[in-house]
Amino acid sequence: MFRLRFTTLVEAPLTVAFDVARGLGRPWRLPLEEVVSVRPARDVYAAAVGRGWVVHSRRFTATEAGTLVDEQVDAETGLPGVLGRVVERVLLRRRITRAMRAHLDGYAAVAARRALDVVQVVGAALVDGDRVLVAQRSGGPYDGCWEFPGGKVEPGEPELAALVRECAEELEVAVVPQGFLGEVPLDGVVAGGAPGASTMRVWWGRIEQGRPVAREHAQLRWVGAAELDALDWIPADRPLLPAVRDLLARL
Ligand SMILES: Nc1nc2c([nH]c(=O)n2[C@H]2C[C@H](O)[C@@H](COP(=O)(O)OP(=O)(O)OP(=O)(O)O)O2)c(=O)[nH]1
Repeated sequence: MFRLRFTTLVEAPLTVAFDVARGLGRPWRLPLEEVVSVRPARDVYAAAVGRGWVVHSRRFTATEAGTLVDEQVDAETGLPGVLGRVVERVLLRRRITRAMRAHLDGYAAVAARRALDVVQVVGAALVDGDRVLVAQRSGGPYDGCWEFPGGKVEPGEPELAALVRECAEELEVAVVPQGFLGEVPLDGVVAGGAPGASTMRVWWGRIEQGRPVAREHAQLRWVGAAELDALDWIPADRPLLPAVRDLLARL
């Protein structure tokens, strides 16, 4: 048995990185069967070849710079002794590595292009001491739900510029982003795109100037880690709460 690992950083949200990877398929002709697929976090494909087998697994992780795609190919020739080792070293390892490298460059470029067509949402977890600012939506499908201030990134706008702009528009404050907290898929339609195509990326930040005013929300609240769970959040936001709690405990 041998194992090969490849990592690629893709300038695309999780959902786009995942969907493009699946759309392109695998970089070799041998068809693999899907074993498990958890959009947009991971998938595993496998095939049996004579007495050997191959398993290809991918993990998609949100990072500050984009989606990190971590791929692993495990394979077993099923051939005995020296013959098995020669086939493994001379044929399979080299061929798979070459095919993967060629495939991953093209994949990263396609995903980055496709990302330009998907409207992204950016959210701010604004922190003061051991509390974070939460905002209650007013109107629309999530009326009354709590969320992170923020909104849609305009075409061509850098993500953090959108974060600063949205906080100025919605809260009348100047904020300074401090660090990336996480990314979650949004189920619904964002800006007329395909359902589930967009994600929200949340950064934590501090208010540099001004006191937050609810210009677009029903109300704003500063809450501590222990109060986060009890709020009626937009469901998509809940997976981000552990990261917010960790942050508040760290500061
Ligand atoms: N701001 C924000 N939006 C969220 C959160 N969670 C979540 O699912 N969303 C969704 C709701 C909306 O479909 C989308 C954000 O759109 P928005 O309407 O707030 O964006 P915007 O400020 O640019 O709005 P608009 O002026 O274009 O109406 O993301 C969250 O925590 N904060």
